[in-house]
Amino acid sequence: MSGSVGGRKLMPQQSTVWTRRQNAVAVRRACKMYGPKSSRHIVLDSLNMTVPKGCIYGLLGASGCGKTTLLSCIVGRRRLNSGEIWVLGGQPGSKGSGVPGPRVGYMPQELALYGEFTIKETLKYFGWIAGMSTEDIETRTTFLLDLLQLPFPERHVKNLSGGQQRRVSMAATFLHEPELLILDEPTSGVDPVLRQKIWNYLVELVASKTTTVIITTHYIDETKQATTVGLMRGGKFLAEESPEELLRRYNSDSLEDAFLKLSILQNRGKRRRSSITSSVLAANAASIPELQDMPDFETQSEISGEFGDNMSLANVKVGTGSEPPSPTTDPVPPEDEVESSWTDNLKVYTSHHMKALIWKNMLWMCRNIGVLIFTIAMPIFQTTFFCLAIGHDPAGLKLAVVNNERPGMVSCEYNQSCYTDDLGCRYLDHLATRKHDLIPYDSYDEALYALKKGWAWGIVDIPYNFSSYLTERLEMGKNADDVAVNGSDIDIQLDMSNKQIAVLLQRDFVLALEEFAKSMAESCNISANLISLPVKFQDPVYGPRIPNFTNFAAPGVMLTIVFFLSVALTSGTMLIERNEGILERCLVSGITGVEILSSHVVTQFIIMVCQAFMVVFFAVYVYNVEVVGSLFTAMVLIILSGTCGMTYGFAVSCVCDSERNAVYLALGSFLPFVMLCGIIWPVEGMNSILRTVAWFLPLTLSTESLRSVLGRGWGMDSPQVYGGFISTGIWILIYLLASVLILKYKKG
Ligand SMILES: Nc1ncnc2c1ncn2[C@@H]1O[C@H](COP(=O)(O)OP(=O)(O)OP(=O)(O)O)[C@@H](O)[C@H]1O
Repeated sequence: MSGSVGGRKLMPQQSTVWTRRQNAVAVRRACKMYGPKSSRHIVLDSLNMTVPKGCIYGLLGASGCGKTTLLSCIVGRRRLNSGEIWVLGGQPGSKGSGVPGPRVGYMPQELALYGEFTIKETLKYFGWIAGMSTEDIETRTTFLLDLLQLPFPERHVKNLSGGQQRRVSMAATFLHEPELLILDEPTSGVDPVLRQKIWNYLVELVASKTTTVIITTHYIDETKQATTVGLMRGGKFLAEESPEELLRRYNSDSLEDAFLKLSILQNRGKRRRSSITSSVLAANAASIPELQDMPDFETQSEISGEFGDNMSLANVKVGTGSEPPSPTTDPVPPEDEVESSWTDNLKVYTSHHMKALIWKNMLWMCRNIGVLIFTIAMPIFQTTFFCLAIGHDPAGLKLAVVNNERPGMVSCEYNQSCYTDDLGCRYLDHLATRKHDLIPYDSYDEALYALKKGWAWGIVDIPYNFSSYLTERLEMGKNADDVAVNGSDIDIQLDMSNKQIAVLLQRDFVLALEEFAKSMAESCNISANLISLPVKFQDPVYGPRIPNFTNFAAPGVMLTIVFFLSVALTSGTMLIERNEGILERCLVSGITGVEILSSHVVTQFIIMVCQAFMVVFFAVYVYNVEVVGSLFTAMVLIILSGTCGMTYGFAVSCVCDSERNAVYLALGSFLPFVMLCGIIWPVEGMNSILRTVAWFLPLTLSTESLRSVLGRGWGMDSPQVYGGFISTGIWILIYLLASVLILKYKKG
């Protein structure tokens, strides 16, 4: 059919959905921009591209012109701002399209390989992902090693040269013989002889008409063997034609020369939306001698896809006028009807994907000895540091003693009888058992000077005639005069700037006094109760008589160690995978985000369980952290918390684009977690607003829960215990959901 629109003559064409589906790749009116609205960078500008099945399509263009962007849109890793892409019969990501999946082999520009793996292991991994049997992988490996002149299969990828590494990447793409090969600069760094060999192989592949190759390269002339080349510039194709036709039409002896001429024309010419070739040629033919020689440029073929699906440019006749035909604006066609049952939706996992992923994760761990040591040693170090450094009573504190009863003496032989004149020494003796360092001073002023200088934490001032006044006070009782009462007081003055030390000294002064009183009562044959404080602390229901900060903080610290080690390990592993382009490559090959997450869940979970065991073993059996309740319940809670850390690590790696950002985010959340989750200070002591927030944080309820299990011996029937389990479970779901959603929608 032909027609006329606005005076322009339209040529017959077969621009149908059907033809789009027949092509290996069809791109229509593709627009892709980067950056914010204020400074948009247009990379693809209404670009059309048609790659018929069974051809080699050479995608050429200057560095930064958008080749990689176009390819990553074709493989479904980036989204167009507008326009359509059809790959192997469907739009990327839809059922019936080849992408993502093993029908497409994608070799990204980055290496996207694990340096720690050998060539053989690398190919095994990608072969398993594609669903190949191990025998088939071995057969193909032998063939590809020979074709690509790769060294021994046992060589580690990181020890290969740059060119060899790229060839391993190429072998991984060729391995499963996909229908569509998309190769982003596969031959860079490859010597000319081998380059020729690779091209010969590609020609051989497409000869069967079952394989299609799209290849980008900077070596323009190597694409002479391509069936079609697309010359890309300014977000469009300058031409999309067979190399022979381009050379002929532009009277060039090299493609580079043809490209140069086209570029000059584009620069000079009026840029029309379509058919830049013909219109620009018409305007500039006179000024470019070679172009004048071209006999029939009015009837030159149009840039392909502009008009639909007519791939052979030479076959597309332009109308009589210089105006190009207006492009058709087909509506977006419906997806292919692909039969699927409801059970297909439940098939989130593919067994060969999971096998490959878990094997790869384990192998990666074993090969990264540093990470392995970190993984094993960190929980032990951290538990050891905590148990040895935190919560123990400060010892050897210096106390300035002014013993006016026995000047200059802090330790003296004293009489054990009831009536004696050295009770001051007797009190000091009890004080000395608290392991403090008693330093004698001659006068109060000297002791005060020492206290002000920081040479002592407190002054113990025993008055003259302390013993006689104290005896009088005890004997006279309510009849004792003020002189006796005041004269029997030991004056204590403390440096209270350090709360922990001050509270400890206050406690020790009182404990020493209680012991002193008890021994006095025994000596004087009176009831000890008579001279003790009229407040009695009975045996505590939970916990020891003298509580220990280590026991208080240990549950939260154990959870924090396991939680944050999981965050670090998981986010680190995920980001390494993502930043080296491996994740991208895996996603294109059909592995889903859920599978990647799950494979990491399995491997990281095994590691995390080992870490949890080590933390508990060292805390409980080596450093004697008190455990009253069920160790099993405690272990389950710690493992659950580690799982929560893993899922948080996934979310961090999904949100952050670089390891540095992930470190900032993980570190940035570490301190708030430690401060707000009641790990080092009771939640009850927080600011009331923060306290409310704290209950919703991942480690608060679990810390309380673990404390109740370890310190009180409570079980799962207690709301305080199961509350921790429920809260951690909810956080795991939140982080998992967030990770999956981010992975799904954050394609750029
Ligand atoms: N994620 C991104 N955000 C912003 N700009 C980007 C992004 N990715 C690519 N670009 C820009 O888009 C343009 C096209 O990049 P692209 O990588 O597609 O070029 P290319 O033709 O493949 O280059 P080369 O041949 O050097 O690989 C470049 O100017 C690049 O800076």
